[in-house]
Amino acid sequence: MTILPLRLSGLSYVAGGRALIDAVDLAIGAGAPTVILGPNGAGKSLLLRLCHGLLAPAAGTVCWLGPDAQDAPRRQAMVFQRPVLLRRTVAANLDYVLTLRGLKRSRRSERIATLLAEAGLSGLAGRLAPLLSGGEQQKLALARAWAVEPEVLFLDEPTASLDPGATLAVEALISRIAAGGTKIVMTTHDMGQARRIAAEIIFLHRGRMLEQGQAAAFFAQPETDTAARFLAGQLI
Ligand SMILES: Nc1ncnc2c1ncn2[C@@H]1O[C@H](COP(=O)(O)OP(=O)(O)OP(=O)(O)O)[C@@H](O)[C@H]1O
Repeated sequence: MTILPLRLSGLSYVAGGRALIDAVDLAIGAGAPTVILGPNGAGKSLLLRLCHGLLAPAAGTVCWLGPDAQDAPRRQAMVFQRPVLLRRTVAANLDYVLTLRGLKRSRRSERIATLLAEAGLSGLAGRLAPLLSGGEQQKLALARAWAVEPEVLFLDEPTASLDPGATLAVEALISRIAAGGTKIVMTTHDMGQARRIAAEIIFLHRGRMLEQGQAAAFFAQPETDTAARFLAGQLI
């Protein structure tokens, strides 16, 4: 059973007298990753926060339409551009969320070992989380979100401040999480990353959704001039 699809209808968010998200209508279904793509300031983070219920819209609705919709709050998680970690060890960060979920101690140890191995962090279990590198911190944040087995995982520019090597390592972990059946909904302004990860693209510009479709079709033949110019590396 599922909480998906997620439907946004006439969704707007206003601040400082401006519609920063402007009448967005779209639906996100189960399956391979959906990437919200657009230039800096397009409204990608705001849209993701609205989807996750962290912001209240000025108009319109965010509705989970699946048969398990009433479970939506606890079946979704979000990871931010700058990971928010506890000042505890790597293992303790994972243990904390698993305890909150009510897992018994014996099951927690097993699950923590698996998560650390999947995230490539096994050697760092006893390290204090704030002392990890940026890439390691982001992998821990992803592993911690994954620990609660969300059906939908929202990722806001998860590699924005990472170097190319760390970026690829984080992308590999995102792909593993997606392969495990979690629906990834992720923002990026990085076309290369969108090409590597997305099955579906939502293209956002100045708070409006200009396109939604299969990634291969979007990159081969965008429907709007604005997207075509963005893909050509021009200022839009
Ligand atoms: N609370 C707010 N009040 C006023 N303006 C805001 C507020 N929050 C965001 N904005 C503005 O809304 C626009 C969209 O912001 P948002 O962070 O969603 O963009 P983004 O597409 O995620 O950009 P980036 O790729 O740079 O992270 C920006 O111009 C931002 O300055």
